[in-house]
Amino acid sequence: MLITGGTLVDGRVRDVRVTGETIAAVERDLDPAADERVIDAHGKRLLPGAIDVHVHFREPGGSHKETWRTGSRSAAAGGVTTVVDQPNTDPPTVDGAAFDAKARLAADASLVDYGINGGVVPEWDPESLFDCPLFALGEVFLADSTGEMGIDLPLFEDALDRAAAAEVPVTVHAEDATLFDRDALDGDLGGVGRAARSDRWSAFRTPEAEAEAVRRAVDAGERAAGQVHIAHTSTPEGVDATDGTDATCEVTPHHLFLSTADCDRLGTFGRMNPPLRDPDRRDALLERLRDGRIDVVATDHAPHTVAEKRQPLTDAPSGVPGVETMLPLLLDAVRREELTLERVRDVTAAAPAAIFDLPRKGAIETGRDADLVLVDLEDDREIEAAALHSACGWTPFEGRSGVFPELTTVRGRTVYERDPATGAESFGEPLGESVRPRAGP
Ligand SMILES: NC(=O)N[C@@H](CC(=O)O)C(=O)O
Ligand SMILES: [Zn+2]
Ligand SMILES: [Zn+2]
Repeated sequence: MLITGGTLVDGRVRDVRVTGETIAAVERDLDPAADERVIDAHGKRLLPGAIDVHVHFREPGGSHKETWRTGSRSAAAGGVTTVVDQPNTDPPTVDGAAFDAKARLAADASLVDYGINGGVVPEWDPESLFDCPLFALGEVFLADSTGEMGIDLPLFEDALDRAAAAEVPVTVHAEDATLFDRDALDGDLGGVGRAARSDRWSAFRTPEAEAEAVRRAVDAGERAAGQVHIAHTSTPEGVDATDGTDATCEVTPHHLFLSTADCDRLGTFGRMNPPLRDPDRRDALLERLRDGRIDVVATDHAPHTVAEKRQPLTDAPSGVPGVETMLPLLLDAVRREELTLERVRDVTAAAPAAIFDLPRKGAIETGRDADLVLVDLEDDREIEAAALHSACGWTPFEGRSGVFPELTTVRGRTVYERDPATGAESFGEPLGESVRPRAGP
């Protein structure tokens, strides 16, 4: 395949030749070979595929919410070429047998590259788990979230030591439940679904609970001399607790683009952990994303069905989908001049590849995997759940604008294509067994 005349993130206009799974050349004026498919990318942007290090694709055990097939279609249509699945499935991914079972499901169904994380609970089997090609240990839950996998500090420290010995990074859901404000859930919590008062959830799971847990995780990581990455930091206080340390952190699109100002509209559809924060904290996160204090954007794609969400505030499950709308929302922020395209590339591709040691991914360079996304920055569209591909059927970003891919390739294979004129879409086939974005033991 030859993609001609696309503009790279740094402004260079180049032809990109893909041979097999690999970027074979990035040059001016390459001549098409006789049997080569040529894609005209003039006037469009060619980006490295996004690496989303935090998704919940729900299989095994939750296939009514999402499957590897639907989740990876959603990823491909959103320009995400590698995903990392979290361990709070049913059964949880806490031993070698559960890891292998999930890896088989992914190999059979995923349209995009993937890594699989291992989880930590008192009943885990670290020996068999560390025998598997883990992407990372995590998300390790320092407080309960979906799946009730919250653990105590001694078990966390044991897990950090084992991960450090195995040279596996550890990703952390950092909240301290002892600092939650239980009074916030007393009194009138509104009705079900959109009528629920999810601002009370934000008051319940306090900013201090996050900052304290981040500090604890960073300190424990330093004692263990291990690699710690803080998942879904939702507050500037949480981000700042990683500043000047070896720990890295990620932020989600919902914490960047939504705030407690959206709680009235969203109700339980805006309930997630950690919760939405006030507009000032949201602005402070965007500032930290701009200036480099936040390393990575990852979605925490956590689909639940509309029926599950349509419950009272304390019964509805936590989590929102996001894998398909991350890059479109970030590119729309580029259009609004809130972020630079270079920064978007760095936080979605270059940085996750560097932090999680994926030398074949994260850049458009000769010899790397041909994970490519073609977008027209002039072609922004309204986000509508009906046009998205997750099985959950809704999005907290309904009505926002986004810049969606026209073409997504993973290791040279076209996994998603949309005709910009007609809107007609097509998907590729599952990539199969060989997917292993991080070397195993
Ligand atoms: N973020 C959420 O609110 N929910 C996630 C779990 C998690 O990441 O905490 C889920 O799996 O539903
Ligand atoms: Zn989490
Ligand atoms: Zn998560």
